[in-house]
Amino acid sequence: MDTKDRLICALDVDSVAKAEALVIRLGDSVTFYKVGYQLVFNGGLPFAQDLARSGKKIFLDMKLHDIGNTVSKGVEAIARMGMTFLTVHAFPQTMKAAVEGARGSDLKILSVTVMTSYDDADLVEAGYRQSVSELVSQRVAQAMALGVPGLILSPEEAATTRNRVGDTMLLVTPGVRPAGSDSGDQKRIMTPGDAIRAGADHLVVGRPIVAAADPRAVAEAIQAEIAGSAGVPATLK
Ligand SMILES: O=c1ccn([C@@H]2O[C@H](COP(=O)(O)O)[C@@H](O)[C@H]2O)c(=O)[nH]1
Repeated sequence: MDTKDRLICALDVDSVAKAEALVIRLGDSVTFYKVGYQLVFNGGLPFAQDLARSGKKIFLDMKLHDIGNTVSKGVEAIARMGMTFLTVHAFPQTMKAAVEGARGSDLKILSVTVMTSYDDADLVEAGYRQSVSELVSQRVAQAMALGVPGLILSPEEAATTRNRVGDTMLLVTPGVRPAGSDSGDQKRIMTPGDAIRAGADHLVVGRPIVAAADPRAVAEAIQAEIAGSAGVPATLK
């Protein structure tokens, strides 16, 4: 993998014009973008496809969750759009259908284990009896058994999960914050360097870049931190 592709910038802006301006400003400092609800529901899907055609990699963060037939038909359509990653929630029926829908295409499905804005208390409130680490662990096992290529999890679960899955699955971690930056609504966070050393393949970073006075400088600093941390085991940090 090209080291630059390890940073995925979340294009969380409310118009295509703002997204275009940000992509121009970031230039070659960012090669991989995540497009989610905010941009897609502001007319951003054709823009994401154009960006993919221009050579950038695109992670379409739709977090699909529906009956199996609907998920597999939706994924079949998305698989023709030139995207690199697509998220679904880590429920067995949903994951099975998504893997089926993506079969034969280059689209990689990522299963969202437990949102990085949740802690144990949020799971209790939602009716779960497991802790975050227990639920992530259960969902990792189910995703693996169903042949899902990758996982969304927080950097806090990356080391344990990497030990478990080896190189068989992609680990993609939101909940990444450069030292000193605001965590916002994220509850399970690490710095870019620590997340890479914990075993993450790709880091998703939105607001620290998007809301910065100089987004390119922040992206370049994160890229440097990633490059400096790759290959260094967590025990040596
Ligand atoms: O568990 C999850 C799954 C997805 N996300 C998405 O990642 C970015 C993070 O943005 P920040 O501004 O860096 O917090 C955002 O688009 C989320 O929808 C996540 O945070 N956690």
